[in-house]
Amino acid sequence: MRLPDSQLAVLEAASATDPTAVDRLADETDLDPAAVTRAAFDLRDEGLVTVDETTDTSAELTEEAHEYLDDGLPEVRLYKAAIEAGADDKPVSMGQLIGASGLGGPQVDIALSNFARKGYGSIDSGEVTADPDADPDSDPEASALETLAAGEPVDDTDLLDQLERRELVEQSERTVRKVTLTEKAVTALMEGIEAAETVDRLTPEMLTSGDWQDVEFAEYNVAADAPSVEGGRKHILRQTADRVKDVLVGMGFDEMEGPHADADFWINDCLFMPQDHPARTHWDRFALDVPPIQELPDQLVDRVESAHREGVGEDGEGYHSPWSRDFAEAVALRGHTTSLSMRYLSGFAGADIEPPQRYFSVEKVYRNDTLDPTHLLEFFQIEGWVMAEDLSVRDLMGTFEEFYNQFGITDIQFKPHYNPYTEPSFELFGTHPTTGELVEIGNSGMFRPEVLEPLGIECDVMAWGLALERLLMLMYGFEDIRDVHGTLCDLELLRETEVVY
Ligand SMILES: N[C@@H](Cc1ccccc1)C(=O)O
Repeated sequence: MRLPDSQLAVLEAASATDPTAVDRLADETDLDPAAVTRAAFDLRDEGLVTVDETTDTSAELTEEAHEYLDDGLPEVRLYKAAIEAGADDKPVSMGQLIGASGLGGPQVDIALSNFARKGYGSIDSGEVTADPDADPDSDPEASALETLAAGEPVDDTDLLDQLERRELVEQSERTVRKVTLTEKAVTALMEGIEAAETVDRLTPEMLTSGDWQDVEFAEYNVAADAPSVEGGRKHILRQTADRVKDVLVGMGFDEMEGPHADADFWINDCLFMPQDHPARTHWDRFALDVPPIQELPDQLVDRVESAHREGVGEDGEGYHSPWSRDFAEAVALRGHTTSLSMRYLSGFAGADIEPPQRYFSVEKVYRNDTLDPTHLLEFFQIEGWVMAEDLSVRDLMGTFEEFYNQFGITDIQFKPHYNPYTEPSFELFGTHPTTGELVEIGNSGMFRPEVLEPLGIECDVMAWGLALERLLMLMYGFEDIRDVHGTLCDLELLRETEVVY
């Protein structure tokens, strides 16, 4: 039998009776653990070894734990000070004990909460009583820290979890593989195995000398463990945004661009949002203390004002409520990217607007919402509109079905909704892949005459705003949007999530 030399080395180091861990084989063969793993898998495929896999949890002490190993756990120090001050007899003031124990900073709170939790005594209106029967010398947390510091394992998982919650240990899991020779290997070793030198890299020298013709190349094993590379990479949200753009460009859309901070005119007035609408108060809107945007197209401003006051068409109604140009010129962070749609549909953005037209944007919007698992103060909106003759709700639904299908989402539901600027209007929902809950993913509709007439548009326009983060939740099963972005995001999750293409 002939085997690549690394495989032969592993065979010779392994045993038929004692499963040997990859790390030990690596020590004995002078190969790196990844090479041993690779060789072990190849040998397994030949029936020469078996490979057992187990997961091993290891616990590392944190810096804080090392401090406590030197000084004692804060609650133990507090208990000792309490006994010394006679708190096992009658209550002693907390201030006095803290001074005597030498505890300071965050350690005071840590001491107090763990003191009570462990039953070392009680704390009542600033006075500490110590339980005379408590025994801090056999504190299980302190002994576990000492065991770990001595390099010994701690088997009590509840205790380890508790120490992890206290941020005194960090637990990590790794796969341990153990290799055992099969009978076939034992026989082969007795009969003698020849080492075949294999190379895992083709070099320019081999090419010029012609040696490449005589060497044996190692086979690729894409399933072998490899060190993980933690370089910079594009955020998954950006990657998904890019993909959304590709899909929409593929569906024949052009991209819109425009300001994040804009005149209320584009954000609201053009959309037939009355100036006294609740969404336009300071509660919902991030107003900016900057000079107003006065460069608004005057004719359009007049027509928008008249639509608000008197409505459009013969029996238009309008709001008959106050309308002021100053308010229209005031600047705020856009709460939706429909401001861009208005800039484009009015021709103000300079694009050609002869029907038919299709436009989209994937841009950030800002809302004064309350943070929760599905709401952020800023998020990305997938805005879009189609302008053409004789559009219907079926065109709208068909567009969404085609769009979401490309992301593997095939169960979109529509619910009737109300927007001041569209009629009819529909909210879109999708099913969360793990919780099964319905998640709102967007809002859409056909623009009303009160929006289109002032813009001078005579055909139909269907439009929508979809939430990129919600699309991400449906694609990857995230349950809390704050895991994905913001200051509390989960870096591990972001590194490990494979982007679906
Ligand atoms: N602006 C709406 C989305 C939308 C855009 C265009 C038409 C209808 C709805 C929102 O933010 O929810």
